[in-house]
Amino acid sequence: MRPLDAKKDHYRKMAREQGYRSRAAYKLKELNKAYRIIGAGFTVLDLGCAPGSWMQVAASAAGNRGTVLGVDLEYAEELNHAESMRGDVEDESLAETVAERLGRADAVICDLSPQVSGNWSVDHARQISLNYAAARIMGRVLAPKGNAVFKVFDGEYAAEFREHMGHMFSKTKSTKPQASRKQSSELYLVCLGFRG
Ligand SMILES: C[S@@+](CC[C@H](N)C(=O)[O-])C[C@H]1O[C@@H](n2cnc3c(N)ncnc32)[C@H](O)[C@@H]1O
Repeated sequence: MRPLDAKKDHYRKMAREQGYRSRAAYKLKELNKAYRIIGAGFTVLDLGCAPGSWMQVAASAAGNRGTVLGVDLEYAEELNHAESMRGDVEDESLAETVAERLGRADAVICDLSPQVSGNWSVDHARQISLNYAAARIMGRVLAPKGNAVFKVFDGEYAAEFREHMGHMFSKTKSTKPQASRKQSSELYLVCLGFRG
């Protein structure tokens, strides 16, 4: 078995054994351990939440006093302290619906991916465009000093997106968790201390 396959299987297998809905759980676990994006008692908005492994990790990090709202085009099963709703981040009315349902969020986590076409330039541009839509929703609900994390398909528009977010936060950092496949060009942009 090639090392890449071994790594892929390792996280898949662990997710199955530990009851996570997908291997993506380990990316958020790692990011949260390193950057404390979500703390106990946090209200969390999860954009692009299905099937819901980030919801599981966020609900566990936020604990009994916390709450998570997941939004996705697809259905994501709810769990204790984590609700979900169907919604399109590009629908301009979504920010208001989320704000009414959630109030202020202490953290926004965003793992949006478009249906990939296989043409990287197209997929990259589409993913960054989803991120700008998500950032607009974030701007409506995130509390001052709140945190965020965005998946970013790396490419020509990534630096511009990072700069856009950099104006809104005290600190931003691009990072690639161990659980992210080496051959994938995804990065995670961690944003700490929303200026409000
Ligand atoms: C990589 S998956 C998210 C995995 C999730 N973080 C987890 O741990 O289970 C990306 C998600 O983005 C969602 N998505 C793509 N475009 C969207 C849009 N316009 N509005 C809402 N969700 C969208 C997809 O339906 C998909 O479920």
